[in-house]
Amino acid sequence: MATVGRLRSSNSELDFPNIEDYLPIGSTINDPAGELRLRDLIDISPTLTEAAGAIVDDSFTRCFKSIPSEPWNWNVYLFPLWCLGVLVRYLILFPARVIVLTIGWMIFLSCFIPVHLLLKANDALRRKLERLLVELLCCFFVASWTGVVKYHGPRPSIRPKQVYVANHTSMIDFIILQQMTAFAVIMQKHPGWVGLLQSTILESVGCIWFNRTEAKDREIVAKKLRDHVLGADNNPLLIFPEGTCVNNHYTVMFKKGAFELGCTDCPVAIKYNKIFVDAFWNSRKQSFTMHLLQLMTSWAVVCDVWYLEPQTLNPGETGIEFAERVRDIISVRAGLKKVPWDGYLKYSRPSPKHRESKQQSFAESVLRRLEEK
Ligand SMILES: CCCCCCCCCCCCCCCC(=O)SCCNC(=O)CCNC(=O)[C@H](O)C(C)(C)COP(=O)(O)OP(=O)(O)OC[C@H]1O[C@@H](n2cnc3c(N)ncnc32)[C@H](O)[C@@H]1OP(=O)(O)O
Ligand SMILES: O=P(O)(O)OC[C@H](O)CO
Repeated sequence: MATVGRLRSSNSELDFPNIEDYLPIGSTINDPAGELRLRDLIDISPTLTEAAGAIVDDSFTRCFKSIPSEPWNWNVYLFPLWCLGVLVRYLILFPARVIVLTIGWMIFLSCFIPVHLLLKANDALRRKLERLLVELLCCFFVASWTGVVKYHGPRPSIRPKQVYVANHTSMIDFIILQQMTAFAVIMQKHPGWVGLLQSTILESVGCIWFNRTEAKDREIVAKKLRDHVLGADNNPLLIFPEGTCVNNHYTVMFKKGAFELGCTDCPVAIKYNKIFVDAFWNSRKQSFTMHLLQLMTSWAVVCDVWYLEPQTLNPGETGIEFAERVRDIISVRAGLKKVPWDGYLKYSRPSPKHRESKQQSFAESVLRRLEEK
């Protein structure tokens, strides 16, 4: 058996040994087979298996794919019925819904602007009225897609040191929850009309927006969260700890931020029924405006919302374990499959930490085999 050569002095600029440094003196990695050589010891099959697994069963990508429903208009009498439905949805329902939404905006703006400008001296009353107006506007939005929302469990109330956490499928989750309670929501900043609403109306109900790909922004948000939960009169905080929209078949990793605030976490499970339309917002394929138009031209948006039993950190439990326990509760209630991925990976290359841990485990397996031989 070939003896493993003593580690030669490192030749890399970074002072890490190269694989060649483990070879017997005078041999190279390309030496022909015969005697047992280093390359015989490097079994890459686990790595290959993992790579092939990622291609065959990529559970990360599957979380963010719209899953089309079965077509039902495939025969001679169903097809005309479907055509009739298209005409009704686009020519009757859609214009009626545009009118409803326009009326909603008119009522909202004609009340919100005076309340915001004229009640500066009476902060408590102004905040209360603004809260009610935002809830009202959200009711108009829900009506504009004929939302059929069933709420289960006790309605959220304003209590200090409480955080609501929900699974996330579309920005309409925000509207559906907001029509019952004006939450202060942690949100990604958007461009266009959504961004304008975020920095005006939504900021006035305590919503906190940031850019999730900026570490500095995340740091500031983490501090704002801690301050917010201490304020007794602040609107209840709502966080979508997945940090991105998932297709309502899976839940991805819950970021620990919401679970390290020393608060009670109130889980909210949201499950959409895809009978008329898929409510998943695939932001890579569609703008939010197009998403809303799609909902407004469907028959209805049907969904269930469960306000579940509040949870507190168990003795000895870490933030990550707490996050995982709450994710379990939500996933079970909404019938969603848990996958371990970090949703932010949608927007970034794998972190150096993740890459290095993979390199480390591969290097360790090689060294283990070298020592066994
Ligand atoms: C008026 C009506 C009009 C209506 C009509 C218009 C609609 C108007 C639009 C509204 C819009 C609403 C929709 C809002 C919905 C969003 O916008 S969702 C997107 C934004 N929200 C979020 O991202 C919330 C989730 N994120 C968090 O909770 C983050 O923790 C915070 C709070 C941002 C803080 O971030 P942070 O300080 O970086 O800390 P954290 O993320 O916990 O991570 C630290 C480290 O721990 C690791 N880590 C975290 N958790 C875990 C874990 N569980 N296991 C292992 N490692 C972990 C992280 O990976 C990270 O590692 P490194 O990357 O440093 O290596
Ligand atoms: O699905 P994403 O990652 O584009 O996230 C959408 C919003 O920013 C969160 O609601």
